[in-house]
Amino acid sequence: MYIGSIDQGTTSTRFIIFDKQGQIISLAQKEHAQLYPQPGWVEHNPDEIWCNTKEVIQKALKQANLTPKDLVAVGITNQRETTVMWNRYTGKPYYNALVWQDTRTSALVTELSAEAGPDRFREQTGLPLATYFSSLKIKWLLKNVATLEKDALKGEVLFGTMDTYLLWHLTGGMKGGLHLTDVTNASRTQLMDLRTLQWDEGLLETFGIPRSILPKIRSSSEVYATAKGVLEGVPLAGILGDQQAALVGQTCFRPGEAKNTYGTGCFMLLNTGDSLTQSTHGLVTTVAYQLGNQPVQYALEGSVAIAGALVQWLRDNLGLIEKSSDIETLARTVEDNGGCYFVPAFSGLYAPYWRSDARGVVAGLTRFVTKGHLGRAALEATAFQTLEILEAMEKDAGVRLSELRVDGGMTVNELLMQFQSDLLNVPVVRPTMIETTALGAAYAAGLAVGYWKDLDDLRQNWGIEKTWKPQMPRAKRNAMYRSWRKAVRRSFGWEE
Ligand SMILES: Nc1ncnc2c1ncn2[C@@H]1O[C@H](COP(=O)(O)OP(=O)(O)O)[C@@H](O)[C@H]1O
Ligand SMILES: O=P(O)(O)OC[C@H](O)CO
Repeated sequence: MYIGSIDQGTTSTRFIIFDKQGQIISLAQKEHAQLYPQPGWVEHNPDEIWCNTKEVIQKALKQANLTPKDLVAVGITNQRETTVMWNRYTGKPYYNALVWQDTRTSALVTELSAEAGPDRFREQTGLPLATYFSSLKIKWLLKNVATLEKDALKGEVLFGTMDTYLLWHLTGGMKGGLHLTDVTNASRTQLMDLRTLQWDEGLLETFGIPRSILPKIRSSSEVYATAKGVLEGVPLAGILGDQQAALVGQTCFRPGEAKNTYGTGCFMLLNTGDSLTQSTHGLVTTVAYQLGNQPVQYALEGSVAIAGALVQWLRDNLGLIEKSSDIETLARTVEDNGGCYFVPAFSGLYAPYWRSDARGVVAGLTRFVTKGHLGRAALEATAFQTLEILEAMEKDAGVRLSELRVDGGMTVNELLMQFQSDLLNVPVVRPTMIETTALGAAYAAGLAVGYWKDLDDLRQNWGIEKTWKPQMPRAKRNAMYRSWRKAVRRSFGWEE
């Protein structure tokens, strides 16, 4: 028997079937369209994502000659914050999903920050006011989509992040689909109180959000329901936001353990155990996971909006490369960045700056700079942003990381991994399994049904595939970091 995992990411949707050793038995993946109707707007079509989900489930099962009966449970993990609103009777979305990177709510950020600053909800939610989180996306949709607010007041509208939307469909949709989410996803809406783990009435009132549209909040690991349709009869037993899922997949269960996931964006999470640590250095506080009725575990998170997305942009918008993996070949055509620094503030800058007014900048251009230098600067941008996050994390948590566990699509890039280790001046460790996001959701589901006994059982599945050790002289590292920070300052204040 096996465990299945739906990984609904920003770029694509995967279904992965794992065995007890956490090895992949079968994997199917499909990309969905990225919609950019206006500068700064990013949308996904929820119907397309639901169709892709069904398709990858069927494909992965078929490839391995399996049926849903061979799965003891399925977990769901998802891009967080991305907001969908649909009609409970027709199942029809009122609008495309507003993706976490979307910046259309920046005027609302300014408006709400005017009264008491951007940190006015930090104590309850762990989050600053930013375009990133679901609260303002819901507010925007309610105000701007015809009939939505009216229908919401009539009790016809359901809100969900992608976990909720998929779970509702997987459990029957219009015919009694379950409307719930887990604590990790709820902690990214900016509507849940981190201490009570309940929707907060005061926040709902401030953002103007009716209670009736919100899902129930449950733990990350329990049997929520038995699936209908494509996964007929399989217990749906785990839900985790994708970055929390990667933390679980990397078996970072002890306080002080951290991972960094390099996908569309880049997200470092540090387990802080059952203590709720508020950041004073620009990170966010979030729920790490809650396994059944065990105490909730928290994390500090450094969120970077644009990492692999910059590689995609060079590919799709500039045509500089054909496929993402070509970026490494391009960057290796030169020895260094040629003095060029690329700050990808396409969605403003998230941690540790939280500047909605920042926009992308390439600094240090001269006639010497080639496309190779640009490619290199694009890769280095991810490593510099990670360095800033790590520094903030060490200050907030009062710890020194002795190594960094990495995962995600970009970690196949050897040049990036070496540069990352050079910049951080700590070893970078890539585990044997880099599909840690899907694995984390599989673990959550498998623990709920007793497929895995306990956390030690899971730890045994973790192993190191490769380690990169720092090689760069300190003076060079410091000089490059100085230039990066200068370039970052150049990106501020562009959007007025
Ligand atoms: N060899 C590579 N070098 C750098 N970036 C890469 C490489 N291969 C893929 N990527 C980037 O990794 C991202 C996909 O990683 P993934 O973990 O699947 O992301 P997500 O979960 O956000 O959809 C894309 O943004 C892509 O551009
Ligand atoms: O889908 P990913 O891997 O880009 O992750 C997106 C994050 O969950 C956004 O908060």
